[in-house]
Amino acid sequence: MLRYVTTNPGKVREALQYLDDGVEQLDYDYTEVQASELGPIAAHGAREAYRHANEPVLVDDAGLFVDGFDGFPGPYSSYVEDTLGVEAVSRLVASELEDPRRASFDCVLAYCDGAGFEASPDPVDRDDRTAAAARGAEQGDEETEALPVKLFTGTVRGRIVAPRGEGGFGYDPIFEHEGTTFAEMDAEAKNAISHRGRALAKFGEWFAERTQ
Ligand SMILES: O=c1nc[nH]c2c1ncn2[C@H]1C[C@H](O)[C@@H](COP(=O)(O)OP(=O)(O)OP(=O)(O)O)O1
Repeated sequence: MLRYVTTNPGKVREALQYLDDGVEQLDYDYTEVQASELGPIAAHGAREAYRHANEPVLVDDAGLFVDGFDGFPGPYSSYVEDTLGVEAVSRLVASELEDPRRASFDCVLAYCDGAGFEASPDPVDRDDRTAAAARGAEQGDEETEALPVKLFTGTVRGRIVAPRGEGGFGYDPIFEHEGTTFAEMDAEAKNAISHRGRALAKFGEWFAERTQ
């Protein structure tokens, strides 16, 4: 049984469209190491979640990266959603940046099942200091650190706008792609173009071959 590791029901709804049978949510809050990119966070999370579950796991780490803010809130998107809130992010972007207020949604899926496969190279953080901190967090368990992890990434470009739409979750109401916000799309339309949908499609292809 593959476990989709997240505490976020919005992510699960989208993932289940791709990974129907034999997937169940594992509501496990893995340690999010501090890093300026999603890769190291997801890889660390997948190793930790696999150790916890003892079953194949898929960790989903995602974030909103605003071009004009040098990628903020990025890996801190969840924290910023909980503290500032998405409407305040939209207002902040509108007051500080000229139109078009370009941004990306990025998603990194990290798969770990404890077995050997051609793993992705360990993700390196641009900022050595935070990479060192990430390594530090893993220290003391070399076996966990050595577990192979496979990464799948997806990204989508868009613009930050005033909130529109009722669907989706998180930053969906303020992220517009080709004239429509993610919150104005149904899950299927969003999956067809979203960061998560693209990463899930890549994972699904690889996983189907692996389990044939
Ligand atoms: O498609 C999306 N549509 C809207 N917002 C999104 C999306 N994808 C990620 N996001 C936001 C939600 C959260 O503020 C942050 C992810 O944070 P992230 O740490 O990956 O997930 P989380 O804390 O919600 O749950 P968990 O870590 O248990 O999977 O970016």
